[in-house]
Amino acid sequence: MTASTPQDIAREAVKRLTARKLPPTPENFQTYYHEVAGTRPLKPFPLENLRQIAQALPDATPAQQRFKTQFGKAVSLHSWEDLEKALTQQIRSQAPTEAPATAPTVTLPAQERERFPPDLLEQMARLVGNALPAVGNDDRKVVELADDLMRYLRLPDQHPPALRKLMADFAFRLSFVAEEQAAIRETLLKLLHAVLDNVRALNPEQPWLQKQLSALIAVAQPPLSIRRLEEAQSRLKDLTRLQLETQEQMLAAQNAMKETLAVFMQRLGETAASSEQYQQRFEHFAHQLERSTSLAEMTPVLQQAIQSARSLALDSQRTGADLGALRQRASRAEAQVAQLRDELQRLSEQASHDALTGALNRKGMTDVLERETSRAQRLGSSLCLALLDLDDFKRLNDRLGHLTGDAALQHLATVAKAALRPHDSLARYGGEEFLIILPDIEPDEALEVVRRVQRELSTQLFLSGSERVLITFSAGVTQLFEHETLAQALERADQAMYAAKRAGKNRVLRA
Ligand SMILES: Nc1nc2c(ncn2[C@@H]2O[C@H](COP(=O)(O)OP(=O)(O)OP(=O)(O)O)[C@@H](O)[C@H]2O)c(=O)[nH]1
Repeated sequence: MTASTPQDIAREAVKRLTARKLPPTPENFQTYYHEVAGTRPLKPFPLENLRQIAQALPDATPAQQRFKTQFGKAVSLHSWEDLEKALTQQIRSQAPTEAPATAPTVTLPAQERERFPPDLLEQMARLVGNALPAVGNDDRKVVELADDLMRYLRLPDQHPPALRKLMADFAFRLSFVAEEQAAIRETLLKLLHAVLDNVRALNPEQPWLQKQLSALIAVAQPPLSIRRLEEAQSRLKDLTRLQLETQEQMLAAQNAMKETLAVFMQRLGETAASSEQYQQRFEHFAHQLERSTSLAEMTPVLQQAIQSARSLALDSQRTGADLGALRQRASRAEAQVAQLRDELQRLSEQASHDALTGALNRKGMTDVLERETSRAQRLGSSLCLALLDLDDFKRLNDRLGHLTGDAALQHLATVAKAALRPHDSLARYGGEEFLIILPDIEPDEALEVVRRVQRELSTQLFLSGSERVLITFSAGVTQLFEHETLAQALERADQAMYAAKRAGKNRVLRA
């Protein structure tokens, strides 16, 4: 494929640089750019020499001063075009015989030049400054070009060709850096997935870990947003905390098990050794008995044998008791490990999400509320809250049973989550009460979002066996005002929700 547009040429040049393992310095890039484009590289601008000439120019008369300024400006902008213009004008103005009667002046007065509105220039300078953090500070060149451009935009007077060149240089470099940043983000995300997949594959027998990892993988999906990343971060923190909390106890239980096994083995070894001793002793008695010829000879041997048999019986009774105790200890340790595993699973589910509905639990809700309130304050954006309470839920429980009631709560959470915007959060506030946290939204729009949830619930009916059950809720929506506490806003939402109940239920009111 032949590169035709400047972007294609630039991309191909970068590929060649990478293939030849060369650092992406401006010089290297320029060389390969020309190689791809089939053009000749420009000669470097002799800045120092021209600067010396500019300094040496006389400035005794106003005309000389004007020429000197114009020349100096052209040099600092590396503009051959401007230099050419300055020189030809100067020569013309100094050759009265050749110059027309109305020879143009060297520079036009500022008010006659093409001028940009100063507020537009300031906006452009801000735009450039604001774009920089998005591409990071890794590329020194783009920062330098941005500084040059911003400085130039803030000068009292601008020259269109110079401005065009500064903007083109900056835009070109910026596109290059932005592309690289996007590639870095994508690669980091792939890396994160690879790490998570790996941990999952290495721990197939840890259901709680599998569940947490799956949730993490689901969160870490493009398009990335800061909220998704924060959620992933908070889940990872939960995971680490849980592991640390339970790992110690788990290790203690496993060590107890190991010790028990060691003692068990030792006792078995001892039993084997003592039975060998008894066996030898009995063989010895048998020989003696074979050799004895009279009852008198046999009697002491038999007495010894009986004595040994008694000790053997006692020993094995004790060993049996010991082994029984050890067995009990082992099964106690085993039960403890199993219990810890269950506990881990339970804790893991309760970390920041409600186990029944998958909505945020109180802890998760507090974290999100903290994050969103400080973000709203920082950005001066509007944050709304909606408190939902299911209607006649007691009757549903009484009629269809508590388990069906649980399933209805799950249904509500699923439908609500799907109907909300990606950055809204659903939390289980109490038994059959939910809180929706709606960032960056005005109250009227928030009201509409909650009504959308209401509409979705009325179309996606809950199925109890073959019965289609309509679940409704009453809700109060409010905005969190500056300088008020969360509790105050929640109280207002609560009152609006009760007003909705009093007004006949299945409605959303604004506080
Ligand atoms: N199945 C189930 N029921 C729950 C759960 N949490 C709370 N409830 C029930 O929700 C019902 C709430 O009843 P009430 O406060 O009287 O409200 P309601 O029947 O919805 O009446 P209104 O709010 O006036 O519409 C109670 O019966 C609770 O037992 C839960 O996790 N599962």
